[in-house]
Amino acid sequence: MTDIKLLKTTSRRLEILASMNITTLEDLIYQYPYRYEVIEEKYPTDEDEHLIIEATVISPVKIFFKGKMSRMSFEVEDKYLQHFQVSIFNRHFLRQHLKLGTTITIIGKCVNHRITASDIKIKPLQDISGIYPVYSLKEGITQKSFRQYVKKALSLLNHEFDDFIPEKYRIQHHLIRKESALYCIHFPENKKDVQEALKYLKYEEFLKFQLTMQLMKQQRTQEMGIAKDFDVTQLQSLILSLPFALTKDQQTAIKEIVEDLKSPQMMYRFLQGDVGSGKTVVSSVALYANYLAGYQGALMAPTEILATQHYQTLSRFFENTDVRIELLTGSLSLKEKERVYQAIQSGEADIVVGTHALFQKKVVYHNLGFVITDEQHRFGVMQRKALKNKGQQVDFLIMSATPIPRTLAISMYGDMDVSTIKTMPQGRLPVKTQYIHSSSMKPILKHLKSYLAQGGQCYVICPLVEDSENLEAKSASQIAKAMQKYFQTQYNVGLLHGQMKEDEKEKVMNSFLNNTIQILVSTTVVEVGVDVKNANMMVIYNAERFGMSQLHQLRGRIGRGQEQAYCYLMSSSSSKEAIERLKYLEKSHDGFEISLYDLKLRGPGEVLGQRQSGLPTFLVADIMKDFPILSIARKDADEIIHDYIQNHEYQGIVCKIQEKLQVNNEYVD
Ligand SMILES: Nc1ncnc2c1ncn2[C@@H]1O[C@H](COP(=O)(O)OP(=O)(O)OP(=O)(O)O)[C@@H](O)[C@H]1O
Repeated sequence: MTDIKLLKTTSRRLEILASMNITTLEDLIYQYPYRYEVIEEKYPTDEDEHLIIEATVISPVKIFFKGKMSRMSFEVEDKYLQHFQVSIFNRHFLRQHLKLGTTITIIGKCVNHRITASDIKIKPLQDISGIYPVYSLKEGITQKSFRQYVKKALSLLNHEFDDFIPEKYRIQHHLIRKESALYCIHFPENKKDVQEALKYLKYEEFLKFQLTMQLMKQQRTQEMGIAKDFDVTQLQSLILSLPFALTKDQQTAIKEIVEDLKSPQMMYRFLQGDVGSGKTVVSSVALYANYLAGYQGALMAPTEILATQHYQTLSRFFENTDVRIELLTGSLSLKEKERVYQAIQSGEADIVVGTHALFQKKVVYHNLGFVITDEQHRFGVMQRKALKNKGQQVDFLIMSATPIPRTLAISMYGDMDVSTIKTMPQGRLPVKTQYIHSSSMKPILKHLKSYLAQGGQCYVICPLVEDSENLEAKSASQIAKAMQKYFQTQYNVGLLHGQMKEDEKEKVMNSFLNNTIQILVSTTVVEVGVDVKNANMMVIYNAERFGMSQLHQLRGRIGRGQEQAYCYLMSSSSSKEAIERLKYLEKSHDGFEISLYDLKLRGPGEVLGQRQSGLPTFLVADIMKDFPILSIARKDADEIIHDYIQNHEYQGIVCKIQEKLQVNNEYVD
């Protein structure tokens, strides 16, 4: 790493750079432009009013002032002898240069031969045409000075950039050299240069990522776990005692997990399934197998509500067995906590369900053998590791209800094995979903009343807790008040949001569960996991504010039994795209399809919570858009690792990745 002071710029500027996390010359070079401005002749088309043209001034300039504001106007003629009336605001200082006969370049918008210019350059187009990088910068550093810094950094580093990509693959994929790629990304002469640079850099990023994933997987398969020994017939009899038959996908997932538990290698499996597809049942069976083998199991959930619910589900599930279950959450009393810690340490507790509290220092396990985390994207990698490290050679299962296409799953969680539950339990009716253009409950009221009269319960979801002047979104507390006023004593309305204390939340949730509350107005805290079978209606306010996968998760709270469920997506947005998204949910009930649509729209970072999940953030590549490159990089990484093991080739790059892995023990680039 080379000290940025070599740039010889002011300390103020160095401070600004440091606040952008740029402290070395290398950091500077890896700060890529986020877009390019192309200056080349452009005449407006039917679809696009933008224009960049060269023209000659043919009339005197008129200026109008209004306070400090000014508007300048004059006439020009272009090379096709066309005349345009040009207006530009607040550039009166240019007047002296706009003499009759001067050739200028105009950038702006044009309608009916009237141009509103955003910029005027007193130069012929030829002198300024080109492609200019635009960086995301902080105040105090201009685009121009940043470009100069990058240029200086490139020359100070003496253009010594080793190609990470092996020569064989560089040639095979017709890639330029790294040095050229870096130069072209910052100083392209044309669009092709940018394309070539991106092609190199994206492939390089993906190749590093795939090599890391595969080396991690390799390391892991060498790490010996515990081959757990248990009686499968006991497992089967528990499955047979369930009130329903398992779906085919549930059976397959269980089979895969059981094989992992029995194998001497450590399990590192990702179980994904649509909301309500029955993942909890699968995890319960898996926990039972681990128990039968004589080990403790832990199930970690992202919220207390969910942990409590899992605890209740498991308690019912294991009702007729000897399994002893404990719940550990932050809101337990000190005395209770002490008792649970003791039970965990002594081995009295066979299964512990809880939140982050499960991996605090104080919690010492007797013989932890299996860890399951639910809704993996809400836990950071470090948190997962902390829990895993609580035992030796612990098997590890991650469950997620935001399913993603298998190919993408394999590429993103390349170091994990993936089980997928696609089929829904029999007899499930898709939730009847309807988009309603409204900001109030009025159009739904009739249905709501008749539904409540039949004894049903309803969720009302809002994006915010309290009213905010800036946002129009309906707030949960305001709506709860209004609904209680409307229904008077006929029905009880409850309020649930993230800012409430855990015990308050639990109280409200329990009242909803036992039907003391009929209408639960809530923010998205109910998004994951809660299971109230009698609630089969949901109204979502300002639905356009939620992501599609999130809306799908939310409506997954209803229709979990045999009854027909109804979900209303309310929105007063007039955005065409927003309406299209909501209408898509009327048609599609498949979490995989929806997440794919959502991934394409918003990218994996937004949908899956990239930052929290420890998924890699790529500088230039985009997992969705550049998926074909990712697939090729995956295949190449396979080959490289194979040749490394068999023929001791590619030692250089494999060592580089291994070094990084030792430092971070996770993929971080
Ligand atoms: N094979 C099955 N047949 C019928 N009902 C089932 C089956 N498997 C699970 N269920 C029931 O379906 C409901 C949803 O199951 P479960 O809670 O396991 O789903 P999940 O995938 O964990 O859901 P979520 O993603 O919402 O947490 C539960 O009430 C469960 O008892």
